[in-house]
Amino acid sequence: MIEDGLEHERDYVAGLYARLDELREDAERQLVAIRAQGGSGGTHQSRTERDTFARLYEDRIAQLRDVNERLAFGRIQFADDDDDDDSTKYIGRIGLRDEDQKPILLDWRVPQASAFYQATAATPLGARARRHLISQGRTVVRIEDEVFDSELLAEGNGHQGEGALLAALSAERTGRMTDIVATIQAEQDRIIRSEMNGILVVQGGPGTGKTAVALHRAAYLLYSHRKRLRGSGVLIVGPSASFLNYIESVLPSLGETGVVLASVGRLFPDVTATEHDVPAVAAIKGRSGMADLVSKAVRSRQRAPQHPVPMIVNGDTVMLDPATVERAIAKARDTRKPHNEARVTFVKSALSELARQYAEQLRAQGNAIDDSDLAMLREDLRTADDVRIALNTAWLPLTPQKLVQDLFARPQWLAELTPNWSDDQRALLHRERSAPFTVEDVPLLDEAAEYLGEYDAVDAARKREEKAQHKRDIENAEAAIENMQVGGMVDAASLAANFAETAGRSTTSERAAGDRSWTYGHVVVDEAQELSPMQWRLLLRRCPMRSFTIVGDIAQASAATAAPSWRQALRPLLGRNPADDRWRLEELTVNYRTPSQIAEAAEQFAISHGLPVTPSRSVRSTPWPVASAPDVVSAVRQDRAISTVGTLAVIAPPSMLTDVYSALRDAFEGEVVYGSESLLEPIVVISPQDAKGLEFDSVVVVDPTGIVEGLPRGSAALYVAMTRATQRLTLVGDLPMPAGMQPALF
Ligand SMILES: Nc1ncnc2c1ncn2[C@@H]1O[C@H](COP(=O)(O)OP(=O)(O)OP(=O)(O)O)[C@@H](O)[C@H]1O
Repeated sequence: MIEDGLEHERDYVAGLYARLDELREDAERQLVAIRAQGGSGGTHQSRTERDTFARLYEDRIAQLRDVNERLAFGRIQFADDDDDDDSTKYIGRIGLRDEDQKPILLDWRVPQASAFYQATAATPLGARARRHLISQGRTVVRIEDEVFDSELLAEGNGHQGEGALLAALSAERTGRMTDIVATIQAEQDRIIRSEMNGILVVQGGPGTGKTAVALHRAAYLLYSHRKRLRGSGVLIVGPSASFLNYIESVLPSLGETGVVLASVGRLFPDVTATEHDVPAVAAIKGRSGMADLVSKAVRSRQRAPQHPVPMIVNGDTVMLDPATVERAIAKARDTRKPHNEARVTFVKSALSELARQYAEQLRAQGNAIDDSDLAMLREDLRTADDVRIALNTAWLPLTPQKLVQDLFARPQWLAELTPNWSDDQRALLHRERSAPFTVEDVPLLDEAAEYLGEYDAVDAARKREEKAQHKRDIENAEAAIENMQVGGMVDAASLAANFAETAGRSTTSERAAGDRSWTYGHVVVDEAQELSPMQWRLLLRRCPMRSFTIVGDIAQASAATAAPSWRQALRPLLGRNPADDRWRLEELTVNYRTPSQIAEAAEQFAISHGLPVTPSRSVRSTPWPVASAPDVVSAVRQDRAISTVGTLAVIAPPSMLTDVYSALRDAFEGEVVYGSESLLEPIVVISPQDAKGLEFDSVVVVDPTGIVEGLPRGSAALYVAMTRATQRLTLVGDLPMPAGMQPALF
């Protein structure tokens, strides 16, 4: 009943904590008991089972400890029952049952909990009222009620848990994103719970919660499809390492750790690319035509000599005829295997033919050679240096790294492969072999790996063995569940993951991150508007089932290769068959980050520059109009005179960053950091590109005109910079507006 007050909730929540403690103590006792069976006795199988269950209890204890804060944050009352206890459900970070196995707290992800997030007065979904519980430590300090009564269909702006939401949004920022599980809004919840299959695109303006929704969706899917995803994993792709640092604690706070977080520069194992190419180069490397170029490059490494090649074998000269090589190449290509794997066929076929030819030659010299000698001759040929060199020249085993390095370092070769390109285009790609790989090279490496296949037979065998081991782990896990009679407590895939960890083997996520042929159960892509066709091709290979959550904002796109619409961006993901052209688009329209006065100024600027803005409505405003200042040091002083609490970002054109940093370092010693490596310092100096996806209490934008004119898609870059603030924005310099338009700022 809604008249139940604060006292009632305090008691109820205290009861939940008591149960939580009890369950934890139980698990601790079980752990002690399992360890007591310890020693090295029993069969290997029973020891592994024991260790695995000990681990399960340890994980359970850790999980129960982790939810100490905000264990329960909501309550929903359904109208259909006769006011008995069952009509009231409490919602929390995990589910709890009492001793009689009656649910006393629902995990936020179970279907019944969705009414807590989605019910409104207009569509109450069978609910009568919703209550938010706001706690400090273990104590409920405030409650907030909403009644879904048609007579109370008052105005209000439709946000649920307004007080709790506003408190969360106004809290100072720490440089780390936090979870929003207690205040997820209805439009967000629908997206979070949307079905897993297929391609879901979430478009929304800055601050509309796209990142938050994407991460909560990952947690939701891992919970609801644990069986499928635990073995295959979920990949979350973000624009940069600093962005991933910013979001990395959200999923663990929701109890999920089995995901792979990767920036686009780290999607190829063993390569860490952080630098971007200049826009003109990035534009070429991102085009889907690069896939053909890489494929042609690989094929061009399979070539017959122009003239017969003399080779010394056992003191005899054997001629390698171009036609022999051509036939061996054709046979190898017929296998349709990648280059390095097809090479086995090439070598075998060339050696067989050469052995026959050599036998003929020896016979002609009067030697008695019969078919049983052929194997020996083949071996003589195989070990002869000249033969090895000649066959390698015709079909060299290659790593993706070497192929890509050579392609850019050998202008002559690139020219042969690109007869229709201009010299200028080719010149853009030229670089030294030793130059580090860029973010834009990563999809090229991956494409090359696709055509080349495994370079290292040992590596390939290791991967095969890991896959077989994984299968055995699952079978063992199924047997263990049966033996220990714990069906329902844990699924086989989770237990298998624990087996692997207990035995010191890598976990699903570690194996997935290190294996480019791994296919994930689901892929989440953030800031997806920036991706090039080549990057999309790579991501499709990571999830051929095409189960994707793609979030971004076309208006914020600043990469040279970014597409002007989602339909165009997704082309590489969609099949050729029009029936495959299926993807769902959802829009988010409420800005949770930027106060209205800043959002309006930014939107007005963006629209006047022709950006395809998705209009959004800010949840709140702050008392500070967009300010201006004559220089960066006074801008920061001015802002800090208002408040020094929280984080402040100074966003400047890349060419000015070092000067801006030195000026600020002199004025605010010990408080300023350069770049987005550490977002935890009070003042951070960064470029608009690095600010993507991040947020700060205050933002100072230096030289807006310089950003617009000096960067490719500069107006999008300035739009991003202006929309990073949760409280205050100061501009150092004028906002460039088209002729005849005035900025509506102050
Ligand atoms: N329902 C919510 N409850 C509390 N905070 C929320 C909610 N939704 C979003 N937020 C907060 O709003 C801010 C903006 O969210 P987020 O970074 O996910 O937006 P975005 O759409 O990804 O923005 P951008 O496109 O600018 O990167 C974050 O601080 C996030 O925690």
